[in-house]
Amino acid sequence: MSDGSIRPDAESEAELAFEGALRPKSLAEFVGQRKVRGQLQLLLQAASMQNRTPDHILLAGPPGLGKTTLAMIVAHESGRPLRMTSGPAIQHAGDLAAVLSALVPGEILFVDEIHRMARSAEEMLYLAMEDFRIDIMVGKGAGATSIPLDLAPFTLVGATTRAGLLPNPLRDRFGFTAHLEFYETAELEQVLDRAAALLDLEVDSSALSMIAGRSRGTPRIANRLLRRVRDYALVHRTSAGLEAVDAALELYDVDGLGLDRLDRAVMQCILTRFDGGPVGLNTLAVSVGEEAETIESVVEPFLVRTGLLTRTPRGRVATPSGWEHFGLARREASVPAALFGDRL
Ligand SMILES: Nc1ncnc2c1ncn2[C@@H]1O[C@H](COP(=O)(O)OP(=O)(O)OP(=O)(O)O)[C@@H](O)[C@H]1O
Ligand SMILES: [Mg+2]
Repeated sequence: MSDGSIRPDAESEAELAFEGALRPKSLAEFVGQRKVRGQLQLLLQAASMQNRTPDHILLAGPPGLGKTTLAMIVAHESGRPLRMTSGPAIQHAGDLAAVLSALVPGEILFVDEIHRMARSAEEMLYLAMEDFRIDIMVGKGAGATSIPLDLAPFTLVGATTRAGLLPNPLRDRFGFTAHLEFYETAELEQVLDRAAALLDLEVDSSALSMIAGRSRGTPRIANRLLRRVRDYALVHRTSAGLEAVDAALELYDVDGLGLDRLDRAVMQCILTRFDGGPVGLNTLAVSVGEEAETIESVVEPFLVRTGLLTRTPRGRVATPSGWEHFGLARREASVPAALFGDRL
């Protein structure tokens, strides 16, 4: 989506360099996610005391909450080399075999978007994770044989925005799954404070809180908004204060709760076209012209956490706060007469 929105997936080189510069390098620098930090710390320390590779780790959660950052921190904190690949790059078992057989002992293998790996590769990964061994198929048909190949012990760190899509046997082979949560405003203030210092930016603290409160609970968005505010202040020769924040957020279509264009499109569709719901995921996706996966893994979690939307077995339903946020009067649920048969 490179539509000029603040949503965190337009990965231009400048954006990547910017993200790289702001990435915390150690668990101590990593803001928030206290529980996950404690869990990782214990896991890494135990492995180091026993001089073995840490258990495999699965990092799950919406985009921009720190999965890649944590994978790098795991490598850094355990003093091990890191090799990075991603699900979409592994389209055949052979692609995975090539990566696995090149690992050096103790290496951390980071597989981003692990839910998008080919099925055949998933099956190879089960054995690799469990026994540090793979079977390589040679030849076809009746003459095909499998040659076992021992691997160097490694730690797999998988990241996914869709933990639910991983097959159970794969999920079960991770020693630990970290579920990353959206950040509290106070935590995002810390993220921004650190980023402003690293970027050598003078931003007053009320402006930082305002950015934090409107960053969709997501550090990547907070950092990105900070940059837009810096641009605004630069171009308009003002200080990076409340006024600059307000103007920059307005320019980039971020509303008072931090909802962006797509969040609002989804809510408005549910409210106005479907009378507040319930509406099914696919219908919703088609109506707003977006992929169901994006709605489910990016938009919905935030709307649910903000209390504007609930998920029911029959579909997505707007909450009273949802109606209120969009300034709409809630209509009485219209019950199809057919449901009541001849009693009506
Ligand atoms: N806990 C944190 N403290 C400070 N900065 C953070 C934290 N989490 C994330 N960030 C910042 O947010 C940016 C995005 O984080 P990261 O790339 O790790 O997200 P991700 O979960 O891997 O997203 P995606 O699913 O899109 O790959 C990083 O550049 C980093 O600077
Ligand atoms: Mg990432």
